[in-house]
Amino acid sequence: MNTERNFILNRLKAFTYAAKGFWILITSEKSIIAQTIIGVFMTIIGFIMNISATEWMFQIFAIGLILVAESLNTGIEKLADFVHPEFHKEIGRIKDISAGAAFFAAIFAVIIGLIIYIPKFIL
Ligand SMILES: Nc1ncnc2c1ncn2[C@@H]1O[C@H](COP(=O)(O)OP(=O)(O)OP(=O)(O)O)[C@@H](O)[C@H]1O
Repeated sequence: MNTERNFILNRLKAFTYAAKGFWILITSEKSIIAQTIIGVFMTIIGFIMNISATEWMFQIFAIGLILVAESLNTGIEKLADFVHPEFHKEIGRIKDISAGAAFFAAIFAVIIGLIIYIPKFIL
């Protein structure tokens, strides 16, 4: 019973730490704020263009994918700066790879966006 209670308490604590991280990201990280603004903009476009339920699912998924990748990239950048604040070739490579993950997400989000909106503007 006690271990069960500890398990629930630990999960609750982990949830509050994660919520704290979420708050830090959306209030102080410029890249996340910028991506959030783009996400809100695309949501407004979605309403204007009256996209279908399936298109909404893909669009929300794409926005989420970008925000998740960008958040993890930010975390890795912070960790790299903390463990090695000075310039180092390997730190540069690690940061580039981490940014590459966000770039991957962006490529697929753009593809999803083109599939949704090109037919609406051309047809
Ligand atoms: N300590 C370092 N050593 C070597 N190269 C670095 C270092 N810090 C940054 N770089 C290079 O500069 C690039 C940008 O790094 P930075 O940490 O400024 O990322 P950013 O995406 O511009 O971050 P921000 O979110 O702060 O705008 C890295 O991808 C890397 O190529």
